[in-house]
Amino acid sequence: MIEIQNLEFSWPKSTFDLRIDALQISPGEKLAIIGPSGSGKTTLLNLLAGIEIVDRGELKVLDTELAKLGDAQRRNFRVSNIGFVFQQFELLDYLTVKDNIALPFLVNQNLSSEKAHLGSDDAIAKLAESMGIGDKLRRHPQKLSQGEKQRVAICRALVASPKLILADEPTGNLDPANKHRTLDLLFEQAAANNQTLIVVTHDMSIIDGFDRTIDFSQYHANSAAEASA
Ligand SMILES: Nc1ncnc2c1ncn2[C@@H]1O[C@H](COP(=O)(O)OP(=O)(O)OP(=O)(O)O)[C@@H](O)[C@H]1O
Repeated sequence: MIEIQNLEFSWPKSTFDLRIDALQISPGEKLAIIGPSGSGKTTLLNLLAGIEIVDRGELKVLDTELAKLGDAQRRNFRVSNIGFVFQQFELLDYLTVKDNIALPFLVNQNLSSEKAHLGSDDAIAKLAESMGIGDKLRRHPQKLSQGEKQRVAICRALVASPKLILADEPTGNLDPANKHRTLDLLFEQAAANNQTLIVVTHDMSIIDGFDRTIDFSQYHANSAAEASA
């Protein structure tokens, strides 16, 4: 599913330098990424989503080398195959909660024909209900709490049943009940659809549920190291 060899990436005008010699992530794997603040966890998610491009080395997602795609192809690849829960949610305030959740269908015509049943009003209402925000569908994001916004962002990432789910601190703003509800939903959906799930977290209480944990301190501060299984 994901294959990384000799990856190098640095941000412009920054001394930060991410190097990963080798990392494979299997289809259907549930992977937790932990590590100190600033060690590059979000940067890796951005690279996996094709939002940023490696400087050197190979990064293949679903057998596709993202650096070889043009900007528009990479964007199409992302909206067709990847659900991303951003750390800052990235919800659109001018859209209702329902339309924020339905966004993948609004921006990708292919999804509307291939997976139309998932984008129906009923399917969106059911998904929102399962995350405890079924009564918020007509609201706009600025009227929601942080935890509610986070759950909208999770619904949006899951709605089109993507092959790869990338989630950056998806439980960071949630109370214990909603934290467990969210993890249950992520794990249930991933298992039912054989989705690969990669979650960045600082919450050590949730990592037992994952197949594998990678500690990013090994990649920190220009160090090159093998990922350990
Ligand atoms: N857009 C950017 N431009 C320049 N530097 C950036 C950018 N985004 C992140 N960085 C730098 O890259 C390094 C890694 O950041 P990143 O957000 O990947 O870390 P992280 O491990 O996810 O941290 P946290 O746990 O705090 O979210 C940091 O030094 C950060 O300042």
